[in-house]
Amino acid sequence: MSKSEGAEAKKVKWFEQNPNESEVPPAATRHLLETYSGIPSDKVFEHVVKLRDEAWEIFPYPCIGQFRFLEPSFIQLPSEYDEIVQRLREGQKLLDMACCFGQTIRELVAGGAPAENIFGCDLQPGFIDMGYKLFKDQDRLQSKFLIADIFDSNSELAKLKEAFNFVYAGSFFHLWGREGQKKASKAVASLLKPEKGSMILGRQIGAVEAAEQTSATGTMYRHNVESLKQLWKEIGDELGATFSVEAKLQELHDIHSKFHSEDTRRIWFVIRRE
Ligand SMILES: C[S@@+](CC[C@H](N)C(=O)[O-])C[C@H]1O[C@@H](n2cnc3c(N)ncnc32)[C@H](O)[C@@H]1O
Repeated sequence: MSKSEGAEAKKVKWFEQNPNESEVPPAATRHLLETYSGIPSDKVFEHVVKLRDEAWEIFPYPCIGQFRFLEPSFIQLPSEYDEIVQRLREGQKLLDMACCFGQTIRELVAGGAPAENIFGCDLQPGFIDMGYKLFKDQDRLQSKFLIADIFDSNSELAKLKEAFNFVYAGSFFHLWGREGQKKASKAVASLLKPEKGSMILGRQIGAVEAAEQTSATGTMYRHNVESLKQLWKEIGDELGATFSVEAKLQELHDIHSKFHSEDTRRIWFVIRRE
């Protein structure tokens, strides 16, 4: 992006022009940046705004403009977090799909999970580089990062078929309409070990009434609990597997609520292979 294109791009409503230090970053991520990354408390805000502005030049996603890449990954999934850290310590493996800056990986490592059992994957190499800058850990983080498109069946990621016990997918499946989500979900499911206890978990934008929505940022299917269960029933039937789905809708009380309609929610999900 040129300088003038960049300035023009920042005029969209999903580029937060005046972030509020009391909201950015969220408390759990601030704690991570202070303790895991060692950033002094009075420098955290400045640090994340600088990184957000650099990331925006690579790809002006709403999640970048609105600082959503700083959202904690397990705040509504505390028991799954404990279970995953424990199982990673026993040698199991997790993929952070569409890791972007990779906050999920750092949350797990800060909690005692061995970094070498955690993989990150994203389409944009620039985000991964910025994750190192955000968390100041390039010289110590042992996790492996892959650059791949989930739809590319010849990628380095696709070679890791059935390799993972867990896939975390945060703000990922909602990048598409229902058909795109189904295709991406099936590709993610193929990366899971085909055994009981394998798990796909995460969060994304949902809604009280499930529906496909087209806006300036593209087409998005916003699930509720029932529609997500129905999708995974279809996926299971097509793959010859059974998945159980636990999901819940969370109201948006934070800074992002102003960008969404009344019935928009965040949907948190844990999908287990039976
Ligand atoms: C909204 S961000 C999610 C960030 C992070 N997972 C989180 O929970 O905050 C979406 C990410 O998906 C990645 N992405 C988009 N399309 C993709 C694809 N086809 N394959 C792999 N990653 C993709 C983008 O590069 C971006 O980093």
